[in-house]
Amino acid sequence: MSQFAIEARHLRKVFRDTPAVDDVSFAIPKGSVVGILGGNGAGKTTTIAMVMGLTLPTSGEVHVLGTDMARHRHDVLHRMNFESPYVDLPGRLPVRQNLSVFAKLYGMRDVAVRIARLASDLDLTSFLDRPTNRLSAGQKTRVALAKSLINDPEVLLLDEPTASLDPDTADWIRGRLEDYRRERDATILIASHNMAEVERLCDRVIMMKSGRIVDDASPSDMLARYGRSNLEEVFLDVARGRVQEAAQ
Ligand SMILES: Nc1ncnc2c1ncn2[C@@H]1O[C@H](COP(=O)(O)OP(=O)(O)OP(=O)(O)O)[C@@H](O)[C@H]1O
Repeated sequence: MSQFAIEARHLRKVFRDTPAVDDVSFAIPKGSVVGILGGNGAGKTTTIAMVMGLTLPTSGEVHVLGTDMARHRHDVLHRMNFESPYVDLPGRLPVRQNLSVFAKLYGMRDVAVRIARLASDLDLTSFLDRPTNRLSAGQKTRVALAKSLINDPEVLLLDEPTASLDPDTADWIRGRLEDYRRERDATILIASHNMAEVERLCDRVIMMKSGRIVDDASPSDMLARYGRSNLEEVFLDVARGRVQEAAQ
């Protein structure tokens, strides 16, 4: 059995004639937390969508928990989940009902207990019975996170999980993600523009630019190699094409 939770091999996705992801390979060990960084349009969301099986690669393969996502994703989808600000839950349904639909789709038992536990963990209890479209952006983000944890996933894919949260709530959510990782021994892949978030949560950082991986290392190795004190400075080096000089 593979020791890797996620393996991407020579992934490529071309939209019309634009390569959004171009020959991307990585292997993520079980129980680790990995960040994907890159500027707008670097290919982060497309990579995550291919790992989830939502977008089919033009070529290359993704294996999750040893399963080829292009051919057998239904064997493994119940063991994974994702959160993305680009996916809206049906707005007229109350939060509780939305979560209940997903819990049942995943075949969860004790749905009410599961929802109550998540509502308490993610501080949703006061608006569980409100229609989802009457929530603030930050409340919706917390509901989306609850949805992503509804099936207790072994592999969790997060696309900018704290994008619309105030600094205090974002910090608190990062704490919840750390708890989840520890309690579940989960594997988490996070696309983020928040460098402090990535430094805090991730064992490793995959840096993308124009659809390709331009660096792949632990945050501390990256800081040492670029001679920088934080990931934001490393990110700017990469984004502004100072990679070659800085990394030598
Ligand atoms: N459905 C699509 N059809 C056509 N082009 C697309 C589609 N989805 C993404 N792209 C293009 O693919 C490239 C990579 O987009 P992607 O959303 O993966 O980047 P990203 O790194 O997540 O960016 P951001 O930080 O802005 O969210 C971009 O040039 C984008 O315009």
